Amino acid sequence: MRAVPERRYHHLHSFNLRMHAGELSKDELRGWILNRFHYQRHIPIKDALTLAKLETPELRRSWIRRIHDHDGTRPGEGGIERWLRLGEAAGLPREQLLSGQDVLPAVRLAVEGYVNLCRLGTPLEAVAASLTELFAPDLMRRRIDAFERHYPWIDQDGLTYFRMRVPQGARDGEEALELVLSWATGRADQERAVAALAYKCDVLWSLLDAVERAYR
Ligand SMILES: O=C(O)c1cc(C(=O)O)c2c(n1)C(=O)C(=O)c1cc(C(=O)O)[nH]c1-2
Repeated sequence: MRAVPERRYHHLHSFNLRMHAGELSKDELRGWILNRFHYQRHIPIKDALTLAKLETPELRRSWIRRIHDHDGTRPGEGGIERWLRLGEAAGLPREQLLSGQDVLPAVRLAVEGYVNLCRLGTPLEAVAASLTELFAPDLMRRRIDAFERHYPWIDQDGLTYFRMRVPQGARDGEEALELVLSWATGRADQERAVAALAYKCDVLWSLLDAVERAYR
């Protein structure tokens, strides 16, 4: 499960490498924030679809936390709100992000692919697909560092999304890994879990392909 993202996770994508090296223009960074918002706002939707497949109170109690992390428990809180503030810190009005009108076609399809995997797949596949999160915290730390160093025009407060996500992602990744290891005891299930994770890596990769092509 770790070998797949080691080779295919978007930390290797040229757009992320250029982001870390400080080579992105303002338009490229804004284009990324705007299109990634489309991904962010669908995370609680795919988590609700996943939640509906979990059969015990213990599992649902644990998974529902992910929805709260993104939606908050009252207006003005949660990851989606924090991403809107990241957009504002980069000069993107929240109305523009919320309207969704500038989202690239390939980004819509990539995100729909992930949502549909969770809608139509087994619980094992939905949970396994989230395991890119094992790799996300390191990437977030790298990104915070790059933003502070290379993109000082983005207000520091805008980075709160990433700072909060480091511990959340680490906890979510470990929790999902435990589930996958306990469920996928046979070869066929193990292969399905690996395939779901590879698919998810492709979703994130396609998103960056589209953004890089459109804004460079
Ligand atoms: O910025 C990133 O590189 C990145 C990657 C991922 C990921 O690996 O899917 C997630 C996030 N961010 C993220 O912020 C997030 O909330 C999240 C939830 C999930 C998931 O699949 O359940 N992945 C990710």
